[in-house]
Amino acid sequence: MLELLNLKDINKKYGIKPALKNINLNIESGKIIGLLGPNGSGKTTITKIIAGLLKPSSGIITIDGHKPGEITKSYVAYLPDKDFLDINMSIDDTIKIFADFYADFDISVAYRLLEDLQVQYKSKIRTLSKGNRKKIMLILVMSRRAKLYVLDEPIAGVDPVARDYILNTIVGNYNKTATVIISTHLIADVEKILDDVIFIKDGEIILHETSAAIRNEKGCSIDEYFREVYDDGQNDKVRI
Ligand SMILES: Nc1ncnc2c1ncn2[C@@H]1O[C@H](COP(=O)(O)OP(=O)(O)OP(=O)(O)O)[C@@H](O)[C@H]1O
Repeated sequence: MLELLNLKDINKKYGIKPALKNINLNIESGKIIGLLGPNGSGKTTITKIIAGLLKPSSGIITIDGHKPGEITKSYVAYLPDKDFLDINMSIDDTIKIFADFYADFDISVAYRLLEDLQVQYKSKIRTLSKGNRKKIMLILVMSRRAKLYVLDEPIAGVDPVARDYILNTIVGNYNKTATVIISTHLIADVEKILDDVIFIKDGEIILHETSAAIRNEKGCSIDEYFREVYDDGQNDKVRI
């Protein structure tokens, strides 16, 4: 498989405080990958660097051979953990703006996904529940024919039914030659859809493995293994 994303010796400091320490990652096309870690471990910082919204303090990152910038933004679809919708706009207008802005936006996918939601297209964003806003944001991101989808906490703050809708939307709608990176601390909910997992702890990658290898070699679920690794209170790197 082709390498899509490469991070080499990436460090990020906020002031003097290190948030990412010597991150090295190679990620191929055609996978769903979980970036898993507790609050404050550095997940959002990595996703923002990949999305081109933050610059690393040092190190090199390339996505399909390009450094993050205008070119990569044309094929990296990013779902931030914060609400980015304009509450005064309608759903319909929001979709049209995305379609105008991104050349890879497939408006027919957006309307098909919207049908499942059973909301009025003319509804203003302000009238939607928190769960439906999160779904609309996901629809906007997943309607792009991107090479890389970077989803920061896509299922946080929504109920279990909405979580299932969101996970099904991700699995059912990403371009199968693309890669999806899902950053989350909600391991049990997402693990069933993950090909590979990355554990991040205190700004360091402590594990990058296939889900199958963890299940086969450790004889437990990803969630159970995550708890074992993160509950030990030690800084030892994990080896499998
Ligand atoms: N703008 C900022 N200024 C200073 N420190 C920051 C800033 N953003 C993040 N940090 C710190 O960097 C570290 C990593 O934060 P980050 O948000 O990347 O982690 P996270 O794993 O996404 O956590 P969460 O799930 O809580 O969002 C944390 O210690 C956090 O306090």
